[in-house]
Amino acid sequence: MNSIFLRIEDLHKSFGNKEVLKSINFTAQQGHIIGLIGANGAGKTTIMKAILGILSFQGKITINNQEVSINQHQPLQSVGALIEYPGLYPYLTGREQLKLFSIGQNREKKVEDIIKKLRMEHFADQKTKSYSLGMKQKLGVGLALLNNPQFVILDEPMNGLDPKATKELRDLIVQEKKTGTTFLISSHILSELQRIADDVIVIDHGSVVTATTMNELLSANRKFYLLETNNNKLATDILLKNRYQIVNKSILTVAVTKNFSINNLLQLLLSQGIRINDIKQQDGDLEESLLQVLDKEGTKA
Ligand SMILES: Nc1ncnc2c1ncn2[C@@H]1O[C@H](COP(=O)(O)OP(=O)(O)OP(=O)(O)O)[C@@H](O)[C@H]1O
Repeated sequence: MNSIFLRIEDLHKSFGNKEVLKSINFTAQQGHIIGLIGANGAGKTTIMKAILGILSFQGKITINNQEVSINQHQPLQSVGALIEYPGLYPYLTGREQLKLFSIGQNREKKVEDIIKKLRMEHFADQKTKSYSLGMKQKLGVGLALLNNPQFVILDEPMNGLDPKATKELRDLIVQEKKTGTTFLISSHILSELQRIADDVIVIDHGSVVTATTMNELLSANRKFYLLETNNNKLATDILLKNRYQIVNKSILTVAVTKNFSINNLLQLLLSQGIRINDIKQQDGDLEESLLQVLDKEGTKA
């Protein structure tokens, strides 16, 4: 299976004067788990809301080749989502809430199946107002998976889950993926998705800084070039447009990927009028550098 299920092209979003998403482009293959990684405030939730047609946006988003917009929700019929906090009715039990949202055929069975799959039996009959954060989160995930969607969007689904519940959720996601379900899952912690994501999209300040496979991302001993130019912002834009992987924007750090040529990179920048003041090579592993970037951004938020 390698057909493109989700396609995001030139996605822009501003709230007032604040540009929150800046030309986001990426695709998701059917049956893959895509990790959307970024620090707090990077733009992950906004991307998810745009995909779900909850927000107006500029650009083009298609699910299964059908365009989605704030006025066009048809392709979302086979999409399940948990965004931010699950919207729960405090005076209903988990089971009652699941029943309320179960649609189509075999509604009762779907509810029983999801309770079993998420191991919610021991609290499914309590009112949700008494739930802990982890129980609420589980029910939220249950609601997203309830109607056997083809595509599932989960915003920080591990939030509030203890290590055992995190593992159970990871196992469940992998199990659902085997049936062909596509997942887009956000996290600000790379290691949470490390074991399950096939592909990774790293978001920093509303831009995609890395779009690659998890294996590629984690491959150790990658090399980087640290560049100092007379205009790092413009240099970053040019490099991103030309599909270079920028690991850190504040100290312009470019990852050495397959077919990378420093000669081509320098020629490209020089041809666009960028002056290079300094260039250094650095060894390291991308995960570490990435975590450093995200940590730094996280402490700012
Ligand atoms: N409705 C809104 N009005 C104004 N600004 C908003 C709104 N929604 C989000 N933002 C801003 O957009 C930026 C991206 O927010 P978003 O929630 O998408 O980030 P995130 O990567 O999901 O972060 P987190 O991990 O904290 O949820 C932030 O600076 C946030 O303050």
